Amino acid sequence: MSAVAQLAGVGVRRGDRWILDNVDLDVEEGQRWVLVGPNGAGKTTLLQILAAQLHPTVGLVEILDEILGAADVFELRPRIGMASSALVHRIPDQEKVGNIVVSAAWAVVGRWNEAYDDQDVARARELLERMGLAGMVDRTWGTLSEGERKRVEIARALMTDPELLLLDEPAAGLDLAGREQLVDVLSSIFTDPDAPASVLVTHHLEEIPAGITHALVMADGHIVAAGPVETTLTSDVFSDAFGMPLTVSHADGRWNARAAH
Ligand SMILES: Nc1ncnc2c1ncn2[C@@H]1O[C@H](COP(=O)(O)OP(=O)(O)OP(=O)(O)O)[C@@H](O)[C@H]1O
Repeated sequence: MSAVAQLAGVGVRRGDRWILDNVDLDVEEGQRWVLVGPNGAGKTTLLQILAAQLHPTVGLVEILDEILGAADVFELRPRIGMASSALVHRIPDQEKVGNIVVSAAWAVVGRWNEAYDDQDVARARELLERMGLAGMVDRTWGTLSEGERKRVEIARALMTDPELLLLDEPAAGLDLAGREQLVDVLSSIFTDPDAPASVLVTHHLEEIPAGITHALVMADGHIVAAGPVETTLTSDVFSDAFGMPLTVSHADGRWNARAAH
């Protein structure tokens, strides 16, 4: 297996505080990571580094064989698919779903209605179908439910056939049905051997899809535990990360965490 992302001694300082501190991480081809931890743990900051959108204060970051700081990030970023709520705020309500997905091929938002080629349009259509959104190509963004919007974001992130896929809390704000549909879609992506190496950030263990191979648990800017998911998502690790006694369980392919009594 070859390395997709390697971080060594990475730290990010803001004011007088290290919001990421001494983070080491190796993401290899074929691996699907879940990144969990309390509010303010540094999850989004770490994802921004993996997306080549943020340069650390200290440490070495190598993504897709490019060293951050030496690489041309405008060449690197299109090789990374990212779905986060930051993009969504820039999409006009009247924009068509098909355009939102296909315009990822240009790594732009807001330059809609380009003359896209047929191959790109066909790929966007196929991705939307895979996300359970068949027939929605011509629907406008403003008419979609939250759950449908999240799945459009993921289709857009996959549009460029990225070598690294980053998903920041894709199930945030979804109702139970929306969450379950999303977990299904993510399970089908992560169990596909051709899918890119992936990192999924979530607050809730119930949102962990099938196919996740590794877990990184963070708290207060540092790594509490990292490694294969089965041996990393434990009651001890979670109790340590969240500062309260927690019981972690795994049954029928789904994870759960609750207060230990
Ligand atoms: N530009 C900044 N200046 C100062 N502090 C920052 C900055 N960006 C992030 N932080 C702080 O760094 C910490 C980590 O933030 P980050 O968003 O990475 O955490 P997170 O684990 O994603 O949190 P959440 O689960 O709440 O989304 C937080 O305490 C946040 O307030």
